[in-house]
Amino acid sequence: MSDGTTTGQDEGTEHVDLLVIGAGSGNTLPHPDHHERRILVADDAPWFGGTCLNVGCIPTKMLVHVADLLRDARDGERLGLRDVTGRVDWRAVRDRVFGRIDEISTSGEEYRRSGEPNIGLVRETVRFVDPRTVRSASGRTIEADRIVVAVGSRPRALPGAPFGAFDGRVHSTDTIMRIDELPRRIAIIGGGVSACEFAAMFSGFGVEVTQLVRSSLLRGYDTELTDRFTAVARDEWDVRTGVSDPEVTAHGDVLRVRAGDETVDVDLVLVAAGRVPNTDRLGSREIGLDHHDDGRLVVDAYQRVLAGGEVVPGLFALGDVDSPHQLKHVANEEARIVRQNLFADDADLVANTLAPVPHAVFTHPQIAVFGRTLDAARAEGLDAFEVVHEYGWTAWGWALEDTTSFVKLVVERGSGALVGAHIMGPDAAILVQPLVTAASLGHSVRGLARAQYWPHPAASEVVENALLRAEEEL
Ligand SMILES: Cc1cc2nc3c(=O)[nH]c(=O)nc-3n(C[C@H](O)[C@H](O)[C@H](O)COP(=O)(O)OP(=O)(O)OC[C@H]3O[C@@H](n4cnc5c(N)ncnc54)[C@H](O)[C@@H]3O)c2cc1C
Ligand SMILES: NC(=O)c1ccc[n+]([C@@H]2O[C@H](COP(=O)([O-])OP(=O)(O)OC[C@H]3O[C@@H](n4cnc5c(N)ncnc54)[C@H](O)[C@@H]3O)[C@@H](O)[C@H]2O)c1
Repeated sequence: MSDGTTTGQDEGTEHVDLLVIGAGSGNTLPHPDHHERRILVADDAPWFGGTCLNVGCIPTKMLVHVADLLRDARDGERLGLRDVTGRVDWRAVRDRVFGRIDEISTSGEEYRRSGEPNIGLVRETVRFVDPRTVRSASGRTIEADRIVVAVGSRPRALPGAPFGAFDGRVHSTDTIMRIDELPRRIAIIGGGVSACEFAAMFSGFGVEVTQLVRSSLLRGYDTELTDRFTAVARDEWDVRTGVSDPEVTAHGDVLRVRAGDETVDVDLVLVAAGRVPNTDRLGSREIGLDHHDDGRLVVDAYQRVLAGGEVVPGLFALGDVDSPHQLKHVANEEARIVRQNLFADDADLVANTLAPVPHAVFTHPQIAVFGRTLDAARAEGLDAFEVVHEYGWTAWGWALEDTTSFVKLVVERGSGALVGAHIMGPDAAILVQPLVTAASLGHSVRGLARAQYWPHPAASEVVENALLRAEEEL
């Protein structure tokens, strides 16, 4: 079989050893060890390689980097630079980003289609017939000894602002990055991670941004962090909180967004109101698999899918479709766990125990977080306290003339364990990592700062000082 399948006993049914549905992190599963297995990878996206590569982490951060350069240049005035101006050649920015990404995506698809003799590609939607069998949109029936569900999630649509409406002027995160011209004004609906990243990015490029938020920005984060972030954001763009049920209408070239008592006229609208798991497009409820209330599949610690609370033999899931963390590093770790468990005996199964899960928000300023807030830690009965160290109290903070950035640690008093870290400021995504290392390896904050050198006067001194403060409080 040219695509790695054999025809089964039932007329027209193809049989494989492994079917992977979803070619984001799912596409990392096939391994040289599997060279004797017949494998199919199914994916129905208009691009290849999943959300992160094509419409998620990678292009957003490539664009954010350029927007940050421009903002930093403007910010130079404050530090004594003069006549710093910046003009964005948006098409050049966009084409550099997607010139790289599209090439990687296209060559990835080509390799998956014909690069390995035992692996084939099904480039269409598949739905479950039963836990071992799927049917494709074109009518192919595929039966597999093992199936990995890696179908990810998609942008949540809002009824008052349908994607693609008004000649494509209402965008999702899937389409906004490929626009031909930067708008003069944009409304961004949502207050979560994506909405905040796009608001900071467009604002950095000089677009007038109005962010319409149902509750507050970055709800659920440490409240001091969200308060401080909201204050910095409001200095740069228009943030309107507590507004709901946005509705977009067109008036010639102008899009009018009404949300609660707020009205804003703009050129483009971006809806970034969360993501829904793709289980509905897979028919996983119809075959009795267990789902969380939000539509994610239920898995056990070995990434095996459950039905009626029991393991479904041969069925695994990974990534956004099952995880409470919609993060690429989590999807990739789950793929590593699935790869180890796919063909393992029960006695050799590996559990997914990696913790804590950090993430970074590539806004301006950057944010990086893991673990609990103080309130959450106390609500769990932990005797915890928090310490804050401002960037502005370190030499690097003086260099930046920083007045807003900080590191907050949440520490358990008895053990000295780091139960949370909440950072807002330049390079937060990097600064959080030594804290992740300490928490992952179970190191107490006791002695941690003084057990190593910290290069002076690097930004990392703010972490060193926060750790010293925590030690004093123990
Ligand atoms: C704008 C944005 C920015 C982001 N930035 C970050 C970031 O900075 N850091 C980070 O860690 N995470 C980030 N994320 C999240 C990250 O992209 C996701 O967590 C990750 O890509 C999920 O990978 P996955 O393999 O689970 O799913 P996906 O990569 O979405 O892959 C699933 C694939 O399955 C296909 N599929 C679905 N249903 C079917 C079906 N029935 N049949 C066939 N194929 C199907 C889909 O078309 C898709 O190609 C971002 C997301 C967005 C939207
Ligand atoms: N840097 C990163 O790691 C990064 C960046 C972008 C996205 N992501 C991942 O992608 C996921 C999705 O991001 P997101 O920002 O779309 O989701 P989110 O869950 O972070 O935020 C959703 C926002 O939409 C709002 N919302 C939901 N329903 C609404 C409605 N009916 N009307 C108005 N507002 C509504 C919510 O109030 C919230 O502000 C995140 O969970 C995150 O893990 C990660």
